[in-house]
Amino acid sequence: MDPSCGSGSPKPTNQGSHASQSDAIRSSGPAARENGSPGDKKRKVTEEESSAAEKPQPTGPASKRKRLQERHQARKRGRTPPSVFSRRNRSKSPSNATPRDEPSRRSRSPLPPRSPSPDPQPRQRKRPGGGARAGIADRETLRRRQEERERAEEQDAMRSSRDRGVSDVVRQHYNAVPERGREWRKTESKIKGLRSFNNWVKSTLIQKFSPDEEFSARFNDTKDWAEDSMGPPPADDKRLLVLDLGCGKGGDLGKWQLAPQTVDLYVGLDPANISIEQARDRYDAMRSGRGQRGRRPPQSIFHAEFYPKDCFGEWLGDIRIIQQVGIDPSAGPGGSIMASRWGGGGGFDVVTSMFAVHYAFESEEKTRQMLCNVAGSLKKGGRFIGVCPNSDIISSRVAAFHKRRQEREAAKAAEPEGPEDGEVEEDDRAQWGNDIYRVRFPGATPENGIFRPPFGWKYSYFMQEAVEEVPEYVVPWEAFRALTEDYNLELQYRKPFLEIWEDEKNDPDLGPLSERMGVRDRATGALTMTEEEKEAVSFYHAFCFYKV
Ligand SMILES: C[S@@+](CC[C@H](N)C(=O)[O-])C[C@H]1O[C@@H](n2cnc3c(N)ncnc32)[C@H](O)[C@@H]1O
Repeated sequence: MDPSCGSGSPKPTNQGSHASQSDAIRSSGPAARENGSPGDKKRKVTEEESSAAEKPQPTGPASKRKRLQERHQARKRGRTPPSVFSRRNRSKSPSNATPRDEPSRRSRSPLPPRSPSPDPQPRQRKRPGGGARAGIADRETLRRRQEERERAEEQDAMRSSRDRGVSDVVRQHYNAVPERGREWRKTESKIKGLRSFNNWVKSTLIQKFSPDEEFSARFNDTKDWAEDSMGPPPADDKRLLVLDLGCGKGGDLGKWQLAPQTVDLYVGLDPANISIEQARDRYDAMRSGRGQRGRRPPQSIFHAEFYPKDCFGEWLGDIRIIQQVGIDPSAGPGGSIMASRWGGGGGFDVVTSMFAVHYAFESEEKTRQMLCNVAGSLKKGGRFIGVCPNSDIISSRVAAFHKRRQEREAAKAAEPEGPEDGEVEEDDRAQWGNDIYRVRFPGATPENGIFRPPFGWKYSYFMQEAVEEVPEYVVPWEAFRALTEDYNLELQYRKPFLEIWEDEKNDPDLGPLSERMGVRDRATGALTMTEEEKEAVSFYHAFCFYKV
């Protein structure tokens, strides 16, 4: 774990009840408990993995406006300063200095920044022929070097992952999950309704929260941009730089290809090295059009890089592409006020972590490392989006479990003869679920369902076809939210999965998308999930934080 990260004294917080929650977090040491004790771009949306079987429908400005207004309702933010990496660097910073002149604590690459795009604009050739050949040779050399670099970095990352003791069980589990292919997932899977629904929720988050403020302002009739006399946003697209923590097998690549604001760079990290290889293969297939059922490859696809990495146990600043985009090691408590005033150092527009942040809650140290990586890599105004288990559900299930147990015990104590010989004591470890999913705490849990201190509350999670008894950790929501404040991350949105459905199912874009993805029956309009699948998805919620 990087010592620079999350160090220093915590900033004071003035959040009322949250302050006490923050205090609770800070006073807790790392969990030492075992076993569960403590330009009017048309918006394109389509089904899973951007297979884009059907052309997206033209979108109505009213729905875009609704979504984008929701994003920006909380407050008006300052303009996002440029990253060191993207085209927007050419604009002036708020100080009117070029980014180069700004005081910056960003880690720098020893080499000059390069474009994330694999095919930079060709230079004007003096003579046709020779220059072209030289260009091809140069590209070939560049490509070879890039591959060598990626291999070396991958080996480094794998070595350090091993050395630092990543949760091997989790890594091995995800490495072992077979990649069965899209067709199987859509037809054979017993949980295809649930799979489609989860994918729709992730697409919805990407559609709602990935665009930046300028892009969103184009669909927003408040014309915020007019107030600072900068004029309307330029017609040319500013493209997004996206970092995915726990990208798995690359299942969200297609969703990013269809993000409303075009993606320029996608960096996918995950400690499961086999998953990373599969993600890379998937990206190559998307680029070449392989496995796209006879469809042509997309005319342009973002540049993507994938590395094995424990994103919650390690600092991300040693990955070259992340250095190049920009990552600020001072993010977090005690971080530089100047760095935060000038934009907070990072260069990514969006950090995403889908179904993964619960692995960070093994300890306070890992949770802080995760937040340091997130906040350090985001630029000011950047978005942190994700989905994870909802602690409200876990708390109420655990509290209900203890209530039932106490009632049983009271009834037994009231029996005149006491328990009969051979009567087995009931298991006092909280668990629940159904045929397709199960949550099981291996140790004691708090009777009131409140998890304090908030780290290290291990449970095992099983999901048919997907997750076999993997250890996960409760993410006590209020503690998480309080902690994010130390990292200048402000909560913008949080919703349980089934509420997202209720809110968005009639959206003119997201509604039809749900039909194309097989989430809603076209004839009846009902969800295609069984009651058991619905119960399983209600375990999760989605969130979006802004870097301020
Ligand atoms: C349920 S999968 C989700 C994969 C992908 N985000 C998706 O939504 O399809 C959880 C992922 O979290 C990853 N993960 C576990 N521990 C992690 C860590 N310390 N850093 C980053 N990713 C981690 C796992 O390897 C796995 O790929």
